[in-house]
Amino acid sequence: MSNAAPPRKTPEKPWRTEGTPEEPTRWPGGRRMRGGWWGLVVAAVVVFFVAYASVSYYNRGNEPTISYTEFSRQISDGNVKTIYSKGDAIQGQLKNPQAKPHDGGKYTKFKTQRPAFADDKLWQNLSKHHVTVTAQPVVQERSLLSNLLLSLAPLVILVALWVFFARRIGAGLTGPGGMLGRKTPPRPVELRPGTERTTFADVAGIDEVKGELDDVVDFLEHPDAYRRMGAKAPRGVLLTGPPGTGKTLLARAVAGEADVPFFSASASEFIEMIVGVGASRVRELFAEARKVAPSIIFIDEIDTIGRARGAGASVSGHDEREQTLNQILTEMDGFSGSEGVIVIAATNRADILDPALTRPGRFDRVVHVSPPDRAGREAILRIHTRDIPLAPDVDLAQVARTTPGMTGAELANLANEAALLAVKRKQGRVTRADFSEALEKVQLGAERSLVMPEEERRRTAYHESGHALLGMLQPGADPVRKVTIVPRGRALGVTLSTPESDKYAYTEEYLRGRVIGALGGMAAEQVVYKVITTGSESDLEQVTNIARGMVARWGMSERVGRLSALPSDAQQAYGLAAAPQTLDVIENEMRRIVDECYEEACRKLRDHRDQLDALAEALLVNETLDEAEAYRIAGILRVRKDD
Ligand SMILES: Nc1ncnc2c1ncn2[C@@H]1O[C@H](COP(=O)(O)OP(=O)(O)OP(=O)(O)O)[C@@H](O)[C@H]1O
Ligand SMILES: [Zn+2]
Repeated sequence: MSNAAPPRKTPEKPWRTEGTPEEPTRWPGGRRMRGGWWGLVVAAVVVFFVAYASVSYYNRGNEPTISYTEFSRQISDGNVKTIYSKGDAIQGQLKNPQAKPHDGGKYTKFKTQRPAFADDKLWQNLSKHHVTVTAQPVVQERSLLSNLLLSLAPLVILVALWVFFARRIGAGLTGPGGMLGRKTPPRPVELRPGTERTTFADVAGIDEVKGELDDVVDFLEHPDAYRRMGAKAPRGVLLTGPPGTGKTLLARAVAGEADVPFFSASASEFIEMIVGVGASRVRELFAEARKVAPSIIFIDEIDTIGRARGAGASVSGHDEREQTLNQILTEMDGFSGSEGVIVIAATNRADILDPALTRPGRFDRVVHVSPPDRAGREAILRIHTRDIPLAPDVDLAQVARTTPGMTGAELANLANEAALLAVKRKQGRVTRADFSEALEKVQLGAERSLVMPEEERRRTAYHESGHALLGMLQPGADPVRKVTIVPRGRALGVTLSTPESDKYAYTEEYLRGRVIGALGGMAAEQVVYKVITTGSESDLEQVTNIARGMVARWGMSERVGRLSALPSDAQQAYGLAAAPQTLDVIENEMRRIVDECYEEACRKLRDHRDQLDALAEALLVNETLDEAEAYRIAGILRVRKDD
């Protein structure tokens, strides 16, 4: 039950599924695969030993099987001395001169199987004849071999593990043909078959960013010209920006434009191993890139190793991170520039990066990549519908208008979802309806079938109507686009309101409106049922975030004043926080704002109770209301500014 703004989170990257050319080309995944083989071999050996040992233990095989009838007779004859039984299997020792003693003793071992249908009072029979019944195998001795194997097993495992890890380190430390076999050196992505070249034509909506990278391309194309002129070459470019804005794409496009080899690695891959491996992988990667220079090394998620030193480090991993980072910096410092290897790194957490990274001569060029504006979105949609047959009723400009805030990746996903729908419906072309349904799915989450008791449905209808009505009543609020009580994603219902056009700054009035709208669900439950439920959890999260921003970041509280009282992430990483008094004031102010907004929400819903009822009833009947229906039922005139 949320007053969903367009979800900003990137969906589970469906475009990076396994098997696409992108995934297997990532360095150094190849080695991980080989590591997997080693693990398999080790596991097989261990399993073999253990199995062999236990088989030889249980199947010593030197006791003859006798029939159960025979067994019963032997008991009655008083020949059975002890038995051990597990399930229906019985082993024991028999005083039986008929059977040739195997081990020269007076007794001979035997085994037998008790039929499931036997109801022969075995227990009474046994005790009558003074047979010792134990829970332990009668025969304790093991063969020498199994004894040996069993005691060796842990050792074998240890040695195998040691070899396994030593090989991994060795692979890094000893270069090609490391201590236990050969390994594949990192290979540039674009040299691999089946990978299409990416160029600037595949990137849209971020033209200024492309502009900033033009000279990088130029340098890669003519490194000699730069060397002759003694011009300083660019070394490292840091791309920052939210997930899905196309940073990876851009780096590939730079390589594609200049037609140079592209090496790609994710920083997290460097440090998931044990200490020392990351640094040697970095060294190796740079060595390979230099061999084929001019070339590009792309390091994704650089923040995982490049976060400010001493920053809330996990105890392990820390050294490794530092070593890996140092190695990258050393390699970059080591460039004479004319070598023509350019490092492009990407992060969506530029705020927590170690300042050492952005020092001159390293990632001295920082390029910010933002989500696209309306024209950009349209251009991106065009790129991603290049190979999709569109019906004439599809208007990409209109789609772009209704998707403010969405990133390139989300738009790519949208186009793909629309195409999937068309395929599912066996249409030859993708229609406008496919697009709006896909958008709904992307924005609201997939529908979930969930049978709700009538009472729950009714309460949900009021909850969502509360969000929607307050959204519609609030002047200047984002228009309500859709209200539904069909469960979607994790929510029982969703009210979607998106801005009419791209917004870059928010007024205090607007933010208050957002808080009031987000509290609308809870307020409606309060007004109608006089009780509140757990259904407002994510609403309250949203409310808290907005209120904290208003008070501590955007100077909208007189008492806190016009200063940013929130410690930045970097400060937090160093353990710095606002003074306790300040935190108290912030909390009190947040509380005041939220309480005021809640009062107002409840008051408005009481004043407009008939409209609230009308919306809830309509939702119970129709389940979903679109923008026009919602405004009509609430009797509110919607002044449209967009299309
Ligand atoms: N500006 C854009 N133009 C065209 N397609 C884009 C754009 N931005 C993103 N995309 C699409 O989204 C996909 C994912 O983008 P990409 O992986 O480059 O984003 P990113 O910023 O690197 O994200 P992350 O930070 O999650 O790694 C791209 O492969 C492309 O299909
Ligand atoms: Zn809600």
